[in-house]
Amino acid sequence: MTDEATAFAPGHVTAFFAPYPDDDPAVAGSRGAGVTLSDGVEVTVRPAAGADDPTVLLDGEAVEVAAVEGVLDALAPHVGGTGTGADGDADARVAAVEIRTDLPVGAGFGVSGGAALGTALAANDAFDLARSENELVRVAHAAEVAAGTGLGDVVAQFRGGLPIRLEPGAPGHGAFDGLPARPRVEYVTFGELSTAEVLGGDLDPVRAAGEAALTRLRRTPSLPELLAAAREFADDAGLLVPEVAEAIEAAEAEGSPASMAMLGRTAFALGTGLSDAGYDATACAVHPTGASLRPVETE
Ligand SMILES: Nc1ncnc2c1ncn2[C@@H]1O[C@H](COP(=O)(O)OP(=O)(O)O)[C@@H](O)[C@H]1O
Ligand SMILES: CC(C)(COP(=O)(O)O)[C@@H](O)C(=O)O
Repeated sequence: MTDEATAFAPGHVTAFFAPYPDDDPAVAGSRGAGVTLSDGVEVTVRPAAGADDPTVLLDGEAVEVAAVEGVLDALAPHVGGTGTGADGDADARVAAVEIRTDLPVGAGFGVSGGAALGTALAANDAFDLARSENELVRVAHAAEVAAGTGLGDVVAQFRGGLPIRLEPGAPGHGAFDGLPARPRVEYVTFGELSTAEVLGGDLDPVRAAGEAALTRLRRTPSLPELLAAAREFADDAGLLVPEVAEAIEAAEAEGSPASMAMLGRTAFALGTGLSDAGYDATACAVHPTGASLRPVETE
Protein backbone atom coordinates (compact mmCIF):
# COMPACT_ATOMS: atom_id res chain seq x y z
CA MET A 1 0.00 0.00 0.00
CA THR A 2 1.52 3.29 -1.08
CA ASP A 3 -0.01 6.73 -1.03
CA GLU A 4 0.57 7.32 -4.73
CA ALA A 5 -2.37 7.26 -7.12
CA THR A 6 -2.78 7.10 -10.89
CA ALA A 7 -5.66 8.39 -13.00
CA PHE A 8 -6.37 8.20 -16.73
CA ALA A 9 -8.15 10.86 -18.77
CA PRO A 10 -9.03 10.21 -22.41
CA GLY A 11 -7.91 12.60 -25.13
CA HIS A 12 -10.72 14.80 -26.45
CA VAL A 13 -10.99 16.05 -29.99
CA THR A 14 -13.41 18.95 -30.27
CA ALA A 15 -15.38 18.73 -33.51
CA PHE A 16 -16.95 22.19 -33.08
CA PHE A 17 -17.43 24.63 -30.22
CA ALA A 18 -19.16 27.85 -29.24
CA PRO A 19 -17.08 29.64 -26.57
CA TYR A 20 -18.70 31.34 -23.57
CA PRO A 21 -16.06 33.08 -21.44
CA ASP A 22 -17.12 34.30 -17.99
CA ASP A 23 -15.40 35.92 -15.02
CA ASP A 24 -16.36 32.87 -12.98
CA PRO A 25 -14.23 30.00 -14.36
CA ALA A 26 -16.81 27.41 -13.25
CA VAL A 27 -19.46 29.20 -15.33
CA ALA A 28 -17.17 29.77 -18.33
CA GLY A 29 -17.05 27.01 -20.90
CA SER A 30 -18.21 26.06 -24.34
CA ARG A 31 -21.10 24.35 -26.04
CA GLY A 32 -20.12 21.89 -28.72
CA ALA A 33 -19.42 18.28 -29.55
CA GLY A 34 -16.46 15.98 -29.94
CA VAL A 35 -14.93 12.56 -29.53
CA THR A 36 -13.10 11.17 -26.49
CA LEU A 37 -10.31 8.77 -27.34
CA SER A 38 -8.93 5.53 -25.93
CA ASP A 39 -5.55 7.30 -26.33
CA GLY A 40 -5.15 9.75 -23.46
CA VAL A 41 -3.21 11.05 -20.52
CA GLU A 42 -2.07 9.06 -17.49
CA VAL A 43 -1.16 10.99 -14.36
CA THR A 44 0.54 9.66 -11.22
CA VAL A 45 0.65 11.83 -8.11
CA ARG A 46 2.71 11.02 -5.06
CA PRO A 47 3.92 12.98 -2.04
CA ALA A 48 7.43 14.34 -2.68
CA ALA A 49 9.20 13.85 0.63
CA GLY A 50 11.18 16.89 1.69
CA ALA A 51 10.45 18.97 -1.44
CA ASP A 52 9.50 22.63 -1.16
CA ASP A 53 7.69 22.96 -4.49
CA PRO A 54 5.59 20.62 -6.59
CA THR A 55 7.28 19.01 -9.60
CA VAL A 56 5.52 18.28 -12.89
CA LEU A 57 7.08 15.88 -15.39
CA LEU A 58 5.68 15.25 -18.87
CA ASP A 59 7.06 12.01 -20.29
CA GLY A 60 10.04 12.37 -17.97
CA GLU A 61 10.82 16.05 -18.67
CA ALA A 62 10.11 18.98 -16.35
CA VAL A 63 7.36 21.10 -17.92
CA GLU A 64 5.06 23.95 -17.13
CA VAL A 65 1.42 23.12 -17.74
CA ALA A 66 -0.48 26.06 -16.30
CA ALA A 67 -3.70 24.06 -15.87
CA VAL A 68 -1.89 21.45 -13.74
CA GLU A 69 -0.28 24.13 -11.62
CA GLY A 70 -3.73 25.70 -11.18
CA VAL A 71 -5.09 22.39 -9.88
CA LEU A 72 -2.23 22.03 -7.39
CA ASP A 73 -2.75 25.62 -6.22
CA ALA A 74 -6.48 25.05 -5.81
CA LEU A 75 -5.86 21.92 -3.74
CA ALA A 76 -3.17 23.68 -1.66
CA PRO A 77 -2.01 23.78 1.04
CA HIS A 78 -2.32 20.02 1.00
CA VAL A 79 -0.50 19.29 -2.24
CA GLY A 80 0.75 22.48 -3.84
CA GLY A 81 2.12 24.79 -1.17
CA THR A 82 5.49 25.02 0.44
CA GLY A 83 6.94 22.22 2.54
CA THR A 84 5.26 23.47 5.65
CA GLY A 85 2.01 24.49 3.99
CA ALA A 86 0.79 27.97 3.09
CA ASP A 87 -1.19 28.25 6.32
CA GLY A 88 1.33 26.50 8.51
CA ASP A 89 -0.57 23.22 8.34
CA ALA A 90 1.89 20.62 9.64
CA ASP A 91 0.29 17.90 7.51
CA ALA A 92 0.77 19.80 4.27
CA ARG A 93 2.76 17.90 1.70
CA VAL A 94 4.08 18.65 -1.74
CA ALA A 95 3.05 16.74 -4.85
CA ALA A 96 5.23 15.13 -7.48
CA VAL A 97 3.17 14.83 -10.66
CA GLU A 98 4.12 12.51 -13.53
CA ILE A 99 2.18 12.90 -16.76
CA ARG A 100 2.51 10.32 -19.53
CA THR A 101 0.90 10.52 -22.94
CA ASP A 102 1.36 9.26 -26.48
CA LEU A 103 -0.76 12.14 -27.78
CA PRO A 104 0.93 15.21 -29.25
CA VAL A 105 0.74 18.24 -26.94
CA GLY A 106 -0.90 21.43 -28.20
CA ALA A 107 -2.40 19.75 -31.25
CA GLY A 108 -6.08 19.65 -30.29
CA PHE A 109 -6.29 16.53 -28.11
CA GLY A 110 -6.97 18.27 -24.82
CA VAL A 111 -3.74 17.08 -23.25
CA SER A 112 -3.69 20.04 -20.86
CA GLY A 113 -7.29 19.39 -19.79
CA GLY A 114 -6.60 15.68 -19.35
CA ALA A 115 -3.47 16.41 -17.33
CA ALA A 116 -5.41 18.80 -15.09
CA LEU A 117 -8.26 16.33 -14.59
CA GLY A 118 -5.91 13.39 -13.99
CA THR A 119 -3.94 15.47 -11.49
CA ALA A 120 -7.10 16.41 -9.58
CA LEU A 121 -8.36 12.80 -9.41
CA ALA A 122 -4.97 11.33 -8.46
CA ALA A 123 -4.04 14.05 -5.96
CA ASN A 124 -7.37 13.65 -4.18
CA ASP A 125 -6.63 9.96 -3.71
CA ALA A 126 -2.92 10.25 -2.92
CA PHE A 127 -3.48 12.96 -0.31
CA ASP A 128 -6.85 11.77 1.05
CA LEU A 129 -8.49 15.10 0.27
CA ALA A 130 -12.06 13.73 0.44
CA ARG A 131 -13.40 15.72 -2.50
CA SER A 132 -16.25 14.39 -4.63
CA GLU A 133 -15.98 13.82 -8.40
CA ASN A 134 -18.00 16.95 -9.19
CA GLU A 135 -15.72 19.04 -6.99
CA LEU A 136 -12.57 17.66 -8.64
CA VAL A 137 -13.93 18.15 -12.17
CA ARG A 138 -14.81 21.73 -11.16
CA VAL A 139 -11.27 22.34 -9.87
CA ALA A 140 -9.72 20.97 -13.09
CA HIS A 141 -12.17 22.83 -15.35
CA ALA A 142 -11.58 26.12 -13.54
CA ALA A 143 -7.79 25.69 -13.74
CA GLU A 144 -7.96 24.89 -17.47
CA VAL A 145 -10.18 27.92 -18.14
CA ALA A 146 -7.96 30.21 -16.06
CA ALA A 147 -4.90 28.95 -17.95
CA GLY A 148 -6.60 29.83 -21.26
CA THR A 149 -5.88 26.37 -22.67
CA GLY A 150 -9.45 25.05 -22.94
CA LEU A 151 -13.13 25.57 -22.22
CA GLY A 152 -14.87 22.26 -22.78
CA ASP A 153 -12.24 19.54 -22.70
CA VAL A 154 -12.25 18.70 -18.99
CA VAL A 155 -15.99 18.11 -18.68
CA ALA A 156 -15.99 16.10 -21.93
CA GLN A 157 -13.02 14.01 -20.76
CA PHE A 158 -14.80 13.20 -17.54
CA ARG A 159 -17.92 12.08 -19.43
CA GLY A 160 -16.30 9.92 -22.14
CA GLY A 161 -17.99 8.67 -25.31
CA LEU A 162 -19.02 11.25 -27.90
CA PRO A 163 -20.05 14.18 -25.71
CA ILE A 164 -22.46 16.85 -26.86
CA ARG A 165 -22.03 19.84 -24.58
CA LEU A 166 -25.50 21.40 -24.43
CA GLU A 167 -24.63 24.04 -21.83
CA PRO A 168 -21.19 25.41 -20.91
CA GLY A 169 -19.43 25.13 -17.58
CA ALA A 170 -18.37 22.85 -14.77
CA PRO A 171 -20.69 20.37 -13.00
CA GLY A 172 -23.59 22.35 -11.58
CA HIS A 173 -23.60 24.60 -14.66
CA GLY A 174 -22.94 22.48 -17.75
CA ALA A 175 -25.32 19.98 -19.34
CA PHE A 176 -24.67 17.03 -21.65
CA ASP A 177 -26.08 14.77 -24.24
CA GLY A 178 -24.07 12.30 -26.33
CA LEU A 179 -24.01 10.23 -29.50
CA PRO A 180 -24.52 6.52 -28.79
CA ALA A 181 -21.81 5.34 -31.19
CA ARG A 182 -18.31 3.87 -30.83
CA PRO A 183 -16.53 4.21 -34.21
CA ARG A 184 -12.88 3.56 -35.03
CA VAL A 185 -11.06 6.90 -35.11
CA GLU A 186 -7.90 7.87 -37.00
CA TYR A 187 -5.86 11.03 -36.64
CA VAL A 188 -2.81 12.67 -38.15
CA THR A 189 -1.06 15.75 -36.75
CA PHE A 190 0.90 18.41 -38.62
CA GLY A 191 1.70 20.61 -35.64
CA GLU A 192 0.48 22.86 -32.87
CA LEU A 193 -2.08 25.65 -32.91
CA SER A 194 -2.13 27.94 -29.90
CA THR A 195 -5.42 27.52 -28.07
CA ALA A 196 -4.69 30.58 -25.93
CA GLU A 197 -4.17 32.71 -29.06
CA VAL A 198 -7.46 31.65 -30.67
CA LEU A 199 -9.38 32.05 -27.39
CA GLY A 200 -7.82 35.51 -26.98
CA GLY A 201 -9.02 36.62 -30.44
CA ASP A 202 -12.44 37.60 -31.84
CA LEU A 203 -14.78 34.87 -30.63
CA ASP A 204 -18.01 36.15 -32.27
CA PRO A 205 -17.60 34.30 -35.61
CA VAL A 206 -16.51 31.14 -33.77
CA ARG A 207 -19.54 31.31 -31.47
CA ALA A 208 -21.96 31.87 -34.37
CA ALA A 209 -20.50 28.95 -36.34
CA GLY A 210 -20.48 26.73 -33.23
CA GLU A 211 -24.11 27.45 -32.40
CA ALA A 212 -25.15 26.71 -36.01
CA ALA A 213 -23.28 23.40 -35.88
CA LEU A 214 -24.88 22.46 -32.56
CA THR A 215 -28.38 23.25 -33.84
CA ARG A 216 -27.71 21.05 -36.83
CA LEU A 217 -26.42 18.13 -34.72
CA ARG A 218 -29.32 18.34 -32.26
CA ARG A 219 -31.75 18.08 -35.17
CA THR A 220 -29.99 14.94 -36.49
CA PRO A 221 -27.77 13.42 -33.77
CA SER A 222 -25.78 11.00 -35.93
CA LEU A 223 -22.10 10.37 -36.69
CA PRO A 224 -22.25 11.61 -40.31
CA GLU A 225 -24.00 14.77 -39.13
CA LEU A 226 -21.37 15.32 -36.39
CA LEU A 227 -18.60 15.30 -38.98
CA ALA A 228 -20.55 17.33 -41.54
CA ALA A 229 -21.35 19.96 -38.90
CA ALA A 230 -17.69 19.96 -37.85
CA ARG A 231 -16.51 20.58 -41.42
CA GLU A 232 -18.94 23.42 -41.88
CA PHE A 233 -17.80 24.88 -38.55
CA ALA A 234 -14.10 24.70 -39.47
CA ASP A 235 -14.79 26.65 -42.67
CA ASP A 236 -17.24 29.18 -41.25
CA ALA A 237 -15.16 29.91 -38.13
CA GLY A 238 -12.11 30.50 -40.34
CA LEU A 239 -10.02 27.95 -38.45
CA LEU A 240 -9.24 25.42 -41.20
CA VAL A 241 -5.55 25.23 -42.16
CA PRO A 242 -4.42 24.03 -45.62
CA GLU A 243 -2.59 20.81 -44.74
CA VAL A 244 -5.50 19.68 -42.57
CA ALA A 245 -8.01 20.55 -45.31
CA GLU A 246 -6.01 18.41 -47.72
CA ALA A 247 -6.00 15.41 -45.37
CA ILE A 248 -9.74 15.78 -44.73
CA GLU A 249 -10.46 15.75 -48.45
CA ALA A 250 -8.24 12.71 -48.98
CA ALA A 251 -9.98 10.76 -46.18
CA GLU A 252 -13.41 11.73 -47.50
CA ALA A 253 -12.40 10.54 -50.98
CA GLU A 254 -11.77 7.13 -49.32
CA GLY A 255 -15.28 7.19 -47.84
CA SER A 256 -14.43 8.35 -44.27
CA PRO A 257 -16.16 11.36 -42.74
CA ALA A 258 -13.38 13.64 -41.49
CA SER A 259 -12.73 17.06 -40.00
CA MET A 260 -10.21 19.17 -38.05
CA ALA A 261 -9.44 18.73 -34.34
CA MET A 262 -10.09 22.01 -32.55
CA LEU A 263 -7.68 23.49 -31.82
CA GLY A 264 -4.70 21.88 -33.50
CA ARG A 265 -3.17 21.20 -36.89
CA THR A 266 -4.78 17.79 -36.76
CA ALA A 267 -7.19 15.93 -39.03
CA PHE A 268 -9.37 13.15 -37.62
CA ALA A 269 -11.53 10.68 -39.49
CA LEU A 270 -13.92 7.84 -38.76
CA GLY A 271 -12.92 4.46 -40.23
CA THR A 272 -9.75 3.89 -42.24
CA GLY A 273 -9.84 6.85 -44.66
CA LEU A 274 -6.65 8.61 -43.56
CA SER A 275 -4.50 5.46 -43.69
CA ASP A 276 -6.20 4.36 -46.92
CA ALA A 277 -5.21 7.73 -48.39
CA GLY A 278 -1.56 7.04 -47.48
CA TYR A 279 -1.26 9.13 -44.32
CA ASP A 280 0.78 7.80 -41.40
CA ALA A 281 -2.30 7.98 -39.19
CA THR A 282 -2.78 6.68 -35.65
CA ALA A 283 -5.89 4.57 -35.00
CA CYS A 284 -7.77 4.32 -31.72
CA ALA A 285 -11.22 3.72 -30.29
CA VAL A 286 -13.74 5.96 -28.58
CA HIS A 287 -13.24 5.96 -24.80
CA PRO A 288 -16.38 4.37 -23.39
CA THR A 289 -16.56 5.76 -19.88
CA GLY A 290 -14.40 8.85 -19.33
CA ALA A 291 -11.67 9.72 -16.84
CA SER A 292 -11.17 7.72 -13.68
CA LEU A 293 -8.67 6.58 -11.10
CA ARG A 294 -6.83 3.39 -11.96
CA PRO A 295 -8.31 0.74 -9.66
CA VAL A 296 -6.02 -0.83 -7.09
CA GLU A 297 -4.50 -4.03 -8.49
CA THR A 298 -5.59 -7.21 -6.70
CA GLU A 299 -3.13 -9.65 -8.38
N1 LIG B 1 6.27 20.40 -25.33
C1 LIG B 1 5.14 21.13 -25.24
N2 LIG B 1 4.47 21.52 -26.35
C2 LIG B 1 3.33 22.24 -26.25
N3 LIG B 1 2.76 22.62 -25.09
C3 LIG B 1 3.41 22.28 -23.95
C4 LIG B 1 4.61 21.51 -23.97
N4 LIG B 1 4.96 21.30 -22.70
C5 LIG B 1 4.05 21.89 -21.93
N5 LIG B 1 3.12 22.49 -22.66
C6 LIG B 1 1.94 23.17 -22.10
O1 LIG B 1 0.83 22.32 -22.41
C7 LIG B 1 -0.35 23.11 -22.63
C8 LIG B 1 -0.97 22.77 -23.98
O2 LIG B 1 -2.28 23.28 -24.02
P1 LIG B 1 -3.11 23.38 -25.35
O3 LIG B 1 -2.42 24.28 -26.33
O4 LIG B 1 -4.51 23.65 -24.96
O5 LIG B 1 -2.97 21.94 -25.97
P2 LIG B 1 -3.90 20.68 -25.87
O6 LIG B 1 -4.81 20.75 -27.05
O7 LIG B 1 -2.95 19.54 -25.95
O8 LIG B 1 -4.61 20.78 -24.56
C9 LIG B 1 0.07 24.56 -22.48
O9 LIG B 1 -0.21 24.95 -21.16
C10 LIG B 1 1.60 24.52 -22.69
O10 LIG B 1 2.24 25.54 -21.98
C1 LIG C 1 -11.55 23.90 -28.55
C2 LIG C 1 -11.20 24.15 -27.09
C3 LIG C 1 -11.53 25.59 -26.71
C4 LIG C 1 -9.66 23.96 -26.89
O1 LIG C 1 -9.26 22.64 -27.15
P1 LIG C 1 -7.70 22.17 -27.02
O2 LIG C 1 -6.91 22.97 -28.01
O3 LIG C 1 -7.73 20.71 -27.35
O4 LIG C 1 -7.27 22.41 -25.61
C5 LIG C 1 -11.95 23.15 -26.18
O5 LIG C 1 -11.57 23.30 -24.87
C6 LIG C 1 -13.47 23.29 -26.30
O6 LIG C 1 -14.07 24.14 -25.61
O7 LIG C 1 -14.06 22.54 -27.08
